[in-house]
Amino acid sequence: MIRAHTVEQVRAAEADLLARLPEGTLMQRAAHGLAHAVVDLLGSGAYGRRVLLLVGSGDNGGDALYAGALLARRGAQVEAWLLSDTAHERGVAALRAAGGRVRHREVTRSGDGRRAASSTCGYDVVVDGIVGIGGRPGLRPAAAAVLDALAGIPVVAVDLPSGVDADTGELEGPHVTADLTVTFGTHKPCHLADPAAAACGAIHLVDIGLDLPEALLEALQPSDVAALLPRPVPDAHKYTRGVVGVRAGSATYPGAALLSVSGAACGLAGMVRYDGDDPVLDLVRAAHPEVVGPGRVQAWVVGSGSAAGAESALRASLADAVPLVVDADALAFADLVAGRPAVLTPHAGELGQMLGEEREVIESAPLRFARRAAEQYDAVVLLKGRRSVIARPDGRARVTLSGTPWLATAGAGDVLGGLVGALLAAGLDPFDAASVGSWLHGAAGTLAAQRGPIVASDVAVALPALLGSL
Ligand SMILES: NC(=O)C1=CN([C@@H]2O[C@H](COP(=O)(O)OP(=O)(O)OC[C@H]3O[C@@H](n4cnc5c(N)ncnc54)[C@H](O)[C@@H]3O)[C@@H](O)[C@H]2O)[C@@H](O)CC1
Ligand SMILES: Nc1ncnc2c1ncn2[C@@H]1O[C@H](COP(=O)(O)OP(=O)(O)O)[C@@H](O)[C@H]1O
Ligand SMILES: [K+]
Repeated sequence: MIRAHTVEQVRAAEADLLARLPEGTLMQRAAHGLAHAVVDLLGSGAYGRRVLLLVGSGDNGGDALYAGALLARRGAQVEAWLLSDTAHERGVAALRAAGGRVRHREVTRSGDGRRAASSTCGYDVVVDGIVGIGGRPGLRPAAAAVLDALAGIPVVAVDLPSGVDADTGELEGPHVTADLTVTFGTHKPCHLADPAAAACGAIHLVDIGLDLPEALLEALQPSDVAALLPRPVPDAHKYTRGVVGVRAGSATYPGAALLSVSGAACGLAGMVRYDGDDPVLDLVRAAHPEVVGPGRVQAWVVGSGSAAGAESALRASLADAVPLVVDADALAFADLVAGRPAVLTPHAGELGQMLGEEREVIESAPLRFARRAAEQYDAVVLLKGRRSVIARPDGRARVTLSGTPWLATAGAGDVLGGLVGALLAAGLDPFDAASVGSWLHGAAGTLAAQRGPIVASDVAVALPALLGSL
């Protein structure tokens, strides 16, 4: 499991450790990890390579300066630009002692940033030590101008890309866009949640020995998914494995029924039932001969392509006291679900309608709005997107790290709904079902896309092979 801790949690854990260790120990651990990561990124060692450090006033700059000193001792040509009036003094001294060059704020003052950068091009890597967890979101104009002028050079962010909001993953004004982010002690929410996560590039975690409390935000890893996957016990029969019922699709959108059933029929539940118009059931049976008609189920999947039938389908499903997945057209009636074990699966546009916000507003703060909706609707919310967020009413959340932009294809969400329903029917609680289903869906999309562009049904087809690999 990847766990992300808030700045407050990290500060508390650091304080605890700082009190027990000789001064500077944590920063030395961070700087060593950072220097190693920079060498890895450079590929052929540090010797003769040109490294530019962008240094702010705090300890984030200190990490960059000490790492720069280590790189200079390995033969790199290291130059530090101090972007603030003050900088970590011992870090500056260490870099100088190792043969690095230090340039002061004047050369990079607003307006001069571009000139300074163009006069010193040829860097192999830029190390962003402007701000870390102590920073306010956004960058000063001078820093933003320097970054603009350095565009095209690989950037390694120290702890986080400067300018992003560490705790929320939100952006407010300019920020660094990194190729690699080297973080310390634990992940922070900005490393997992978009839009900030998209600015992190690859993420490398350096252990500095922090003893951390429980995290409110996590991301499943393949081993976590494998551990949570329902598997048939030796004496299983189809009913003990769980029956998933699908109320999706309509005469207008028969394809949604097929796709939703294809996700439900991933093999993780014992049986799939379809409840809908006869012509649609015939289509479903032609593609999935194992699917049976309505009857008792352990979970319902409702709403994908249900059109005008969404409300009655949802009410009928609520009449059974079983968990449910509420998708697409049924989301307009999601307040009927409050307090029931349920997973709501909106994309940003649908969540915007549920919360009275524009799609763009939701996309600017997916973690915040997924949590808000989970609390308001008293259900697990799976907000779909590049980095889907799964939130519980109590604020705990997970982010899905699997997936590919090829999944942005019509009907992919229908497959996901069916898949999450199968996991609910098999006995997973809504939070696990939603996060495991979302992870599997993303990974199946990635697997399918290895052969070329995909359509939604390809995701369902890839599921058994993916599950086999787990
Ligand atoms: N505390 C510790 O023991 C450790 C801290 N470490 C590093 O220390 C960092 C945190 O250091 P600090 O608490 O000194 O804080 P930062 O270095 O993140 O930045 C705070 C400083 O930047 C200024 N600032 C805030 N927002 C700004 C903005 N938008 N633009 C320009 N300047 C801005 C503030 O005036 C403040 O002086 C971590 O991110 C990590 O890199 C690591 O060395 C590991 C150990
Ligand atoms: N850029 C992206 N990168 C990764 N996954 C994406 C991206 N865009 C969409 N997805 C995923 O594709 C699926 C799209 O579902 P949805 O928006 O409901 O489409 P539809 O309604 O057509 O089925 C979701 O699982 C979502 O997480
Ligand atoms: K930084």
